[in-house]
Formats: sequence, structure tokens, C-alpha cells
Amino acid sequence: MLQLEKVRVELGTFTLSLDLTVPKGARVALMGVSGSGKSTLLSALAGFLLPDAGRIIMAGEDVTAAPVAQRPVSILFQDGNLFPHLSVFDNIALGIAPNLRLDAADEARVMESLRKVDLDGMDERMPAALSGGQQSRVALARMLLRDKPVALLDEPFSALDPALRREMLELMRTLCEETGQTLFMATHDLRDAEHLCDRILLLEDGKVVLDAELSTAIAERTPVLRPWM
Ligand SMILES: Nc1ncnc2c1ncn2[C@@H]1O[C@H](COP(=O)(O)OP(=O)(O)OP(=O)(O)O)[C@@H](O)[C@H]1O
Repeated sequence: MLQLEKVRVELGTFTLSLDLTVPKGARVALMGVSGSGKSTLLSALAGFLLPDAGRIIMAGEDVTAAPVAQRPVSILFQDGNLFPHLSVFDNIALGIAPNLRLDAADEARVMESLRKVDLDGMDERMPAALSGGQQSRVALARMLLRDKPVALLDEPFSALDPALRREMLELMRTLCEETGQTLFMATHDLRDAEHLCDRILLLEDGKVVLDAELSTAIAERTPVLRPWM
């Protein structure tokens, strides 16, 4: 379970205000027009921004003042998630060992995460020698390996064509279902959201205007969601 208790984040004249609880394992689509506060919310969850008021509780722990590295989160932001001078293996290994010193068990975990995203045998390649979709899979493998309770995605896979992007979103959904991760994904595309998410949080000017089960909101054509349909 993840709780945002009366959280307020102020950025100049903009204020994000949230008071909500997200069940463990929920996959939440964060939607709203440009400037509504999606990235601000992800940054507050990741710890890049500290709230001016309120508390953030993740996996039973108060992380309100915790630095990025101490939060139980993994992050996948837009594109360019890979280091071009490191091999696929090392890019993934960074998820567990920032100094790249791995023991045999860690190495086996890296290879296992590669297998899960269907990239066996690609461990020695450099990112430039992979297709866009394969690069996204490497970033996903690293996220998997970190095995954190909360995943934060900001318009991921946006460089991929829609068919490949949706394939990645579905892969992400399968992996989340296996691990029970709670996920937040900022997106402008309701169809993309449907491929991965089961809840929707719609923001307007820093406030939640819809917090609902995604399939129900779509089936009922909830008025605030209609512009996105
Ligand atoms: N460092 C900052 N100082 C002042 N205002 C900021 C700062 N960062 C963001 N903002 C403002 O906060 C508001 C929310 O921005 P945010 O990036 O969270 O929106 P968003 O919904 O993610 O938009 P987009 O869909 O364009 O990425 C905007 O009005 C933005 O101008």
C-alpha cells in the first residue's frame, strides 16, 4: 500500500495537493493535460522533490524525507535510460551494484532478468547495436532486477512506434503481475494506459479530479475522462 497523506508540493505558483491511498500491486495511469502535475508527482514519489507538507508512506515506511537512493522505487523515465559506453550486461548490473562488482549469484540474476525480457545471448552487446525495442527491454530488465516495490514510469518507450510500445507495456504488465509491484505511469495516451494499468488518476491543475478503476471509468464514459477517449 502506498499513501500520500495531505501531500503538498509547491513549485513557484503551482501547487500539487494530494490525499490518497493506492493498494499494493495497483498499476496507476497518471493522466492530465501538460502542466497538470504528473511529473511533479512522480518526482515527489522518487524523492527528487520533497513535499512542503504531508507524508508519503511506501511499503509501510515513512519516506517523506528519505533521499532518492533510500526509497523502495525503481524509475524508468522517457528514453535514454541506458549508458552507451556500457554493455547490456553492465547496464543491467548497475541496477544492483552501482560499482559493477558482482558475485556469481548477482551475475546469475542479471542473466535471468535478460531471459525474462527475451534477450538471451545479448549480454555482451553495446546499446548502439540494439534496436529501440531491444534497448527498452534492457531498461526493463534493469528495473526488474532492482526488484523494488514501487515502479515509476514517465511516458516510457515514447521513441517506439505504437505497436512496439504497446508490446512493451504488455510485457511490463506481465512482469508487474508476477512481482506484485505497484506502478505509476505518466502518459497522455488512454490506449497506452489500458495496455498496462488498472487504475487511473486524472490530475487537473495539481489536484485529483478522478481516482477510479480504469476499465469502469472507460465503460461508464466518466465525463472528466471523455476528452481522452
Ligand atoms: N522548478 C519549477 N519551478 C516552478 N514551476 C515549475 C517547476 N517545475 C515545474 N513547474 C510547474 O509545475 C507545473 C506542473 O508541471 P509538471 O511537469 O508536473 O506537469 P506535467 O503534467 O508532467 O506536464 P507534461 O505533460 O507537459 O510533462 C507546471 O505549471 C510547471 O510549469
